[in-house]
Amino acid sequence: MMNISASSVFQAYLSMTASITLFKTMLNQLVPQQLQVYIVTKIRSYFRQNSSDITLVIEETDGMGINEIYTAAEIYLSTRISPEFQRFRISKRPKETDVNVKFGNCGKITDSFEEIELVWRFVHESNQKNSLRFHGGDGDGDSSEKRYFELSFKKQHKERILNRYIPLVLTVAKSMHSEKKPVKLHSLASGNIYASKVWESVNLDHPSTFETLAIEPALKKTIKEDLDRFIKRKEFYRRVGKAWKRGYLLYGPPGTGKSSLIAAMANYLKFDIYDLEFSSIKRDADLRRLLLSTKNRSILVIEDIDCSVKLPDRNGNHPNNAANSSKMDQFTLGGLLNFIDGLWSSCGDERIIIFTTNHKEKLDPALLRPGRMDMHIHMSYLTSESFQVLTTNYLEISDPNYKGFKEVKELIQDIQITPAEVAEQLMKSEDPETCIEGLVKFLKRKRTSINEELEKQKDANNNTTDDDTQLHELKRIKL
Ligand SMILES: Nc1ncnc2c1ncn2[C@@H]1O[C@H](COP(=O)(O)OP(=O)(O)OP(=O)(O)O)[C@@H](O)[C@H]1O
Ligand SMILES: [Mg+2]
Repeated sequence: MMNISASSVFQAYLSMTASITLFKTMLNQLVPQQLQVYIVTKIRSYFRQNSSDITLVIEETDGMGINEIYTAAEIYLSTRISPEFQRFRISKRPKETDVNVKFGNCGKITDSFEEIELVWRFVHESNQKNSLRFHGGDGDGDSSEKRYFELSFKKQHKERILNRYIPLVLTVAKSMHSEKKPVKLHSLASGNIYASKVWESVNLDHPSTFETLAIEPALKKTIKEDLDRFIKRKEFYRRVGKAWKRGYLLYGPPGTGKSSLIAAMANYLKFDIYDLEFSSIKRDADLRRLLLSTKNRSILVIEDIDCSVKLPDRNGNHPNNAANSSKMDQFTLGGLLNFIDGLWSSCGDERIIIFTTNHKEKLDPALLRPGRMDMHIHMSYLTSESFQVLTTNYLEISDPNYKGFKEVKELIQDIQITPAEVAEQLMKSEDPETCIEGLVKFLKRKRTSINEELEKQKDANNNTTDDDTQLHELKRIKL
């Protein structure tokens, strides 16, 4: 008796399927179209039934809507296209940044998972014309087209493929998709005649990244690691029963990079930003509606929390006109905090909330209490290390011994200067030497004006002490 091994049947099936295009051309010339479909289908099902392999068919739609596994397979397989392929499909959606490359008229794609051999094929059928087009995928817009992937492997691995490999394909595709998606900035706009606010979005084209951010290297590392840990810990948050959210409070003087850090975080995580402008929200109900319409994997930003609005306290007492306003209509700090900690966080995943302020000391203690904001980040004046980041970015000079740097670094240690002020000086000329000379002059002028101011105050108070706190305050004076 002839002994046919499983793998030889499988190989035969593969080569047969690969030859179908040629076979079809011959059929086209000799046999009516309906008979062609019948013959091809019979041959394919014969080989399927007689092998120890199994084939999963992943159709583009399930009759109701898009099949997520199909979309994921398209994205996932784009990473498996080998250099020998000669035909690709490329596409780009209006809101995407990169070109998508998908495999087109090629034989097959092989993949392996936990040492299981897998074969992927792309099939494109056009029912209306009663013809089959295998491996094509360059559709002509026919409404009755059918596209699907076939995934073949040994029968005994069925459970592992369904329970582990397919979820892997979905996960890989999800992360690749979010990498390609442009980061959006959502801000508030008037939605209708009653002036209720809605989110309006644009692509965030902010170039700030962790590389361009001039902050202490140790702080930068801590923030990045914190974000990485947060993203990885889905299971942890679930296990301990906490909502998967993280809060940051960024505080420090104007121009130290708080907004730049938010943009860097969004670009790093590929999270959208929702910029919640307090002053345009009147009632808790509006706030709740807006918060509920924010998406997962996003950063909710409330800038200048201390001065953007006169916040009533947690009991609803408004600082100026508590008597005049109805409690029901008021926007309250309690409403915001309760909602953020309660319902809002449990309605979504991977949420980050960031408050910024120039005056941490003015903030309501409710915002500062432990557990509310997970990390308080102090954005401070420029240091020697962070100055080096600015020169690399603005002047493309990373040599720490470049002419004039020593003097600049000494001056920076002596007075408090923001990255924004230095960045402005570094943009004044295209010639690096001129920029550094200008910066040295600027810093010296600033030091002189601080010293003069200090002298004046000493005279006025007839005070000869060199009190540290006073000096500290004076160093903040701008030119
Ligand atoms: N740490 C920094 N690294 C790199 N560039 C910076 C940094 N800080 C400020 N800048 C530059 O200064 C500009 C203003 O900075 P940014 O808006 O981030 O400051 P801020 O702390 O948010 O200020 P404010 O408190 O006024 O909102 C930025 O566009 C950037 O060019
Ligand atoms: Mg800012």
